[in-house]
Amino acid sequence: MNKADKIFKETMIKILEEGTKDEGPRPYYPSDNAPAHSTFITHQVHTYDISKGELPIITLRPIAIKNAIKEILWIYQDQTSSLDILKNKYNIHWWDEWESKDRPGTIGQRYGATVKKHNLMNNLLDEIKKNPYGRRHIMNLWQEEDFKETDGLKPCAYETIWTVRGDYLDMSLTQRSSDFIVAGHINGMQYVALLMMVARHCGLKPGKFTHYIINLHLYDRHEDNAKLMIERESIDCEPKLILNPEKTDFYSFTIDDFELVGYESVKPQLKFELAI
Ligand SMILES: Nc1nc(=O)c2c([nH]1)NC[C@@H]1CN(c3ccc(C(=O)N[C@@H](CCC(=O)O)C(=O)O)cc3)CN21
Ligand SMILES: O=c1ccn([C@H]2C[C@H](O)[C@@H](COP(=O)(O)O)O2)c(=O)[nH]1
Repeated sequence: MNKADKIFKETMIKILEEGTKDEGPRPYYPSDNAPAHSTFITHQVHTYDISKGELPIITLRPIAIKNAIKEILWIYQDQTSSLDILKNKYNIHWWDEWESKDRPGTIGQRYGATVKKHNLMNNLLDEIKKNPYGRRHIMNLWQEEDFKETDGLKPCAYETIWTVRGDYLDMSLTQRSSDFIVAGHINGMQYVALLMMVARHCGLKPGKFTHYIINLHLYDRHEDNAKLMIERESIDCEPKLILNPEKTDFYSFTIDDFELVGYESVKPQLKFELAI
């Protein structure tokens, strides 16, 4: 069984058997305004060695890889939180429910807007090139002053730490909150794509990717899908994410420079009512 499928099944079993149920949750289900309760486990660590062909992608249902990577380009290349750009340039609609009231047409002073305001991406690229063995290569979207500027969902995947190890670039992602069955592998794969782009820009190879998840949860209306996915048989395949070898500049990569080959997934796709 592929590593991600094994981790996924073990994680879901752990939640169902030993998870803690929350009380008074913030999110709700839009269909009937009922509170969206979840069961969670804490401090989960998943490491994938990208240089050995490991990837955080499951075969137990299709994962929207292209949209996942487009979202990361929106945040770190476009450096904007504009929903119009997300929709018109990338045809992604999954952030629409989180439009800011203070700054309509955006998700507020968050994510890409934070990257731009603090020049996080350029600083990171410059610092890795200038001082590869520095131990301070951190990109942090958790900026309290930005939270005061506007309303908006606070970033979930909020911090990356980058380490050069010989020819390799390792990266860890800290995520405070993960709707793992919906977005766990969208988040994992999009940050692997970011690692590949940064590594290429800096003349390095992608090494290890570690995903630290502080609160990993399963919403109550997704429990049947979780049980179904535990029962599904994993497909034996070796997916590879390929980045166009001819490009090196971080800002030159587009979605067409990524190709996922050898990926197969169990159908049919499952539907999830999203907790807003
Ligand atoms: N409850 C919740 N879960 C999330 O994953 C999430 C939020 N809220 N709020 C903000 C963003 C929006 N994200 C989302 C929202 C929807 C999908 C989604 O609908 N995924 C579908 C299909 C995607 C597609 O085909 O493009 C899926 O099956 O994974 C994914 C990520 C991630 N984030
Ligand atoms: O990239 C993302 C963005 C959001 N999520 C999920 C995690 C939670 O279920 C909600 C956010 O709710 P909070 O109450 O702010 O934790 O969105 C995700 O998994 N990945």
